[in-house]
Amino acid sequence: MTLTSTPHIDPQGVPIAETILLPGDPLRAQFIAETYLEDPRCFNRVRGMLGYTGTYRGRQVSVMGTGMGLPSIGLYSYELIHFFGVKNLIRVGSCGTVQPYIDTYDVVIAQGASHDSNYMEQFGLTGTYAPLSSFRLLSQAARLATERGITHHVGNVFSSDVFYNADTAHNTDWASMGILAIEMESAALFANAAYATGKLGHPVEALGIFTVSDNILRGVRTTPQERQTAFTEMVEIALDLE
Ligand SMILES: O=P(O)(O)O[C@H]1O[C@H](CO)[C@@H](O)[C@H]1O
Ligand SMILES: O=c1cc[nH]c(=O)[nH]1
Repeated sequence: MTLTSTPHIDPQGVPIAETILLPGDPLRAQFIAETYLEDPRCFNRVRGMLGYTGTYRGRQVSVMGTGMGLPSIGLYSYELIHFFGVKNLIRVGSCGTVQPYIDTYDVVIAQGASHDSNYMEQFGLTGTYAPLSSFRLLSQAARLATERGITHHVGNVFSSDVFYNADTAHNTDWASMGILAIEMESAALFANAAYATGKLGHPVEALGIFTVSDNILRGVRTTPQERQTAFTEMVEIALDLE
């Protein structure tokens, strides 16, 4: 079902592309649109969750902030997929690494997203669902990162409901299971894509590409300005996915 507006997205006639980049930060979305897209047009300002559509190398592409946390990306990605016909959703996020061999500014590409969220309960599954990214997008992203000499790591990320966790063992417990980094959205995005693929009868594909903003073990952290405008390698990979 195509809608002209939803409670959270009001494009006012501006198209939304089948492929969309999804940073958590709406100002990172604005930066990406203004830096990389030709003729960017704003398609959403509702709640300040800025979204733009433009052209990148002759192809229509959109970019929109998702806010922070699984519920927030859950509702935006649902509306984009089910009401605006979006088919490829690529999160371009920041993350905190929990591995000693990963540095700030390294790129992490999520093969899967473990989580500590109630988000999956809605699907009524008996057992535990493992949210995975699209192998088609994942394999291209890994190849592009290799070709460009970008230090990158492919594997499992952890999508957490909690940024400031009272349980101080939480991060190290997940690190011991090989989790590369912690962020707060990908598991919901991947699950929504899988659910939509079954429901709509055509592929809806999702990927998460991250720049490491924090080394949680070492207490190293980048600035808000860097998170908004300096994490460009992941964006350039995302824009070149076909
Ligand atoms: O920089 P973004 O894309 O928002 O991603 C990360 O940063 C936020 C926390 O600071 C969370 O949304 C987390 O997933
Ligand atoms: O430590 C961090 C850094 C970015 N995003 C997170 O969710 N955690």
